[in-house]
Amino acid sequence: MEPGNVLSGGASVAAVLPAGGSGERLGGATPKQFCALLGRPLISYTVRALERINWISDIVVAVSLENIETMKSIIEKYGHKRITVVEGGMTRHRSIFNGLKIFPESKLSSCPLQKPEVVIIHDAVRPFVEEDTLLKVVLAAKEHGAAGAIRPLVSTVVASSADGSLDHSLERSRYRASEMPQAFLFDIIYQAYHQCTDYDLDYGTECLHLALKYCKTNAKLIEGSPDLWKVTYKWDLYAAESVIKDTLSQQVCVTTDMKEDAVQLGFLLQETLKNEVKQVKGISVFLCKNDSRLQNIFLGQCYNFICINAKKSDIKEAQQLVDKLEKARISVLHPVVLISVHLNVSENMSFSNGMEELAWIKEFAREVKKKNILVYGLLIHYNKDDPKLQETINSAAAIISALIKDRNPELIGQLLVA
Ligand SMILES: Nc1ccn([C@@H]2O[C@H](COP(=O)(O)OP(=O)(O)OP(=O)(O)O)[C@@H](O)[C@H]2O)c(=O)n1
Ligand SMILES: O=C(CO)[C@H](O)[C@H](O)COP(=O)(O)O
Repeated sequence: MEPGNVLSGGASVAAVLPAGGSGERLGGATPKQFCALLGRPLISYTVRALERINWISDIVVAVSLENIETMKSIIEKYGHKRITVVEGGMTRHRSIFNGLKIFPESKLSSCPLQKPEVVIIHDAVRPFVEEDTLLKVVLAAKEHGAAGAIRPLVSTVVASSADGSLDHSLERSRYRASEMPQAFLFDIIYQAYHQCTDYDLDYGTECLHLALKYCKTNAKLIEGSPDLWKVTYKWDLYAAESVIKDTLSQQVCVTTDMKEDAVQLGFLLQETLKNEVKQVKGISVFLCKNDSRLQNIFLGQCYNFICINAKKSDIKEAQQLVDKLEKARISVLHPVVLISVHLNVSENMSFSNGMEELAWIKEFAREVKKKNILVYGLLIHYNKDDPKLQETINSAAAIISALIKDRNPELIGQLLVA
């Protein structure tokens, strides 16, 4: 979407992400913005949330001096675009101010960045911000000079007296928690930061307050969604990882080889999976054909693939899918789950024989793990006349659903039996 389409008059918009903190409340040696969620640093998720919006022209990230190289390697590894890294400050306000100062005041400057009309300020540790919220705060900032997301208070705010006893409490329904993102006309917040005191810069926690105090700008407050919360404590990291896993497990693509049994099983599995996983998008494709359909599935952000093979010893289908996933660069940002389903059609074959034929899965899984693709094997006893067939399919669907929801890298290469 072009800026002009969403913002009347085509306002230019840039973003500053303060990421220079040390994460004391979370504890641990790594600042929380660099902690891994499914193997990828938290800050990369936040950067991606803004970078995918094409009406945001530049994203400035303020990190402490010792983390500048780390940040640059994250940008390189995950292919982030339109990012400028600057040195953060001793406090959040000082980091934000450093980020704002990178935009040149004069158009004649040789700096490749252009001073934007509106600047978004968003904490690097709030990874789930949506385009809709960003647009609302930007439009409100354009109209009112400043705007910020708010949320209802979870707990009542109280003030204590010097001896630690209750002095007074606030009426909870009248107050809101100030969250991020916030947006400002650039000149307003820039002026506010220039005019504010060292005390503000060292102890202040609220950018909207600076705009009010120094530029007489009453910010417009916008109701935000619950997922705007700030990762602060250790359990917030677990919660954030769960949110990501939940999002990634929404869609499944079922691929089959051309054999009749595989196609029939594919259909049954798709139907049953719809009961197991919220919003399963069951799509059956033959890997050797329908390339454009598969491309659309990749574009639709599908991160789970079930590859059904009639033959047990056949690696071809799974390898073909891995090649296509790699070509489409699907697994750069998120681990992809690939479940290689094999049909056991013979009543007489012994269990150990079946296992031997499938020994390749372990080796294959180890190899493609390097590409951030998690391969698991699933053996399904398939006889279309078996009265217990639906029971077997239910069990297969439950295993598939557990694998894609958990995305456990330790279980790759294991062969499960439905
Ligand atoms: N000197 C600082 C301090 C904080 N921040 C950033 O401001 C955001 C919100 O701050 P907070 O959650 O308080 O982060 P920390 O200061 O790292 O956490 P803590 O207060 O627990 O130490 C974070 O993205 C943090 O990296 C910053 O850019 N520069
Ligand atoms: O919510 C916010 C905006 O008002 C800030 O994220 C918050 O104030 C940051 O403060 P701190 O660094 O002290 O956690």
